[in-house]
Amino acid sequence: MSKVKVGIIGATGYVGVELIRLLNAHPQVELSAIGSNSFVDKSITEVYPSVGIGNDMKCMKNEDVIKNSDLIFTALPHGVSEEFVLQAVKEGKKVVDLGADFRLKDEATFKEWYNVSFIDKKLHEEAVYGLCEHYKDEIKNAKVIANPGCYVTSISLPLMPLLKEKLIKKEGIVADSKSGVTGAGRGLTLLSHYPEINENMVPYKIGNHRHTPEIEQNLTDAAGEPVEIIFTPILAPMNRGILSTIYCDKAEGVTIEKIQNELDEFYKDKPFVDVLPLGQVATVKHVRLSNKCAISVHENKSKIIICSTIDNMVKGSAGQAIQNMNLMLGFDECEGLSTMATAF
Ligand SMILES: NC(=O)C1=CN([C@@H]2O[C@H](COP(=O)(O)OP(=O)(O)OC[C@H]3O[C@@H](n4cnc5c(N)ncnc54)[C@H](OP(=O)(O)O)[C@@H]3O)[C@@H](O)[C@H]2O)C=CC1
Ligand SMILES: CC(=O)N[C@@H](CCC(=O)OP(=O)(O)O)C(=O)O
Repeated sequence: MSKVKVGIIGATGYVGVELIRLLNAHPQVELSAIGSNSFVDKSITEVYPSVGIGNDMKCMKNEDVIKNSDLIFTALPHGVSEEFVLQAVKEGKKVVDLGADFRLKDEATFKEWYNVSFIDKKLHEEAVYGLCEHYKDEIKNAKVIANPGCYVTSISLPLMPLLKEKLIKKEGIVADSKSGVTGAGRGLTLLSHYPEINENMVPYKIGNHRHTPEIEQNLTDAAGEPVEIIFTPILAPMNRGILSTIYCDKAEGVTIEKIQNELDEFYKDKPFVDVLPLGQVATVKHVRLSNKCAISVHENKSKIIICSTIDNMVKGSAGQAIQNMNLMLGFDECEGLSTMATAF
């Protein structure tokens, strides 16, 4: 059977190069085109020497990726993707957008947090939010997928089933999330400069991070009523990984065992979510280089404390995008994706 041609717009960023790594190992697709803004006509090994072996493709202009591919991943800064997505859809192609351009359904909220307006409102209505474990049926029929934010994935996966079943209170939820530095992309900033972040830990955008409305959109959808969250992101001195520690109140009469049972039940046939047995603790090493989210549940007095970990470059971006592609193209959901982490 001939392979599906897939292309990457923004292939030279961290997400783009992780997509190259993962797609290279996917048995049912062929990486047909990689696009760039600053490295047109340069070989990808000039940008990332590690990619060279067996895959020394040349970067083309981002706009040329569309005609050379059946399905396109856009891995661009916010506000830059929509024009490319529109063009791809006009040409009858499917798209998985890894930025935030299609994630928020309410235009006023998107404008408030990103200072960008929707170009094609209908396309925004049609775009499907690609949190695979919760919106699988819609994803299968989608033309455009909004791949979820990395912090958002780690916080939404444990909380959504619990809010849906009203096992935790919707008030007073707090999440503190530590991220590796690749989460900030390849561009250089003082915050990610080695002497600044090494042996350091830096909270940022306290009370005003742009993932807050996206998390609230998911939690509200699950609860069926408005839910708010206090969210604090923290930059941590590691390359990859996110650890979210989430604090919430048990609903009246609910025990930790009931909460554990609900998560066990909801995720029992979902290959990329591991709910650890009570007593174990989810760590970043549970998921490193895999497309998994590991969740552990704990309690302290009336509070439930959840540890949720993902690899931001895999389940938090490129891996989840490929999981979405697999569903859109009718492949096995796990095709080309690892459920096993590396121990170190
Ligand atoms: N890093 C992460 O963990 C995650 C990132 N994301 C999202 O994925 C997207 C890409 O992130 P990431 O790879 O980390 O970012 P990088 O900064 O590493 O890469 C950005 C990419 O976008 C291209 N680009 C930058 N500006 C423009 C422009 N004006 N026009 C066209 N192309 C442009 C760059 O091209 P060139 O190199 O050719 O200049 C590069 O390919 C972002 O929306 C990010 O928020 C989502 C989840 C997690
Ligand atoms: C550590 C770091 O800087 N992380 C990024 C979030 C990761 C990312 O790229 O955001 P999306 O998932 O929304 O695309 C940030 O705080 O903006």
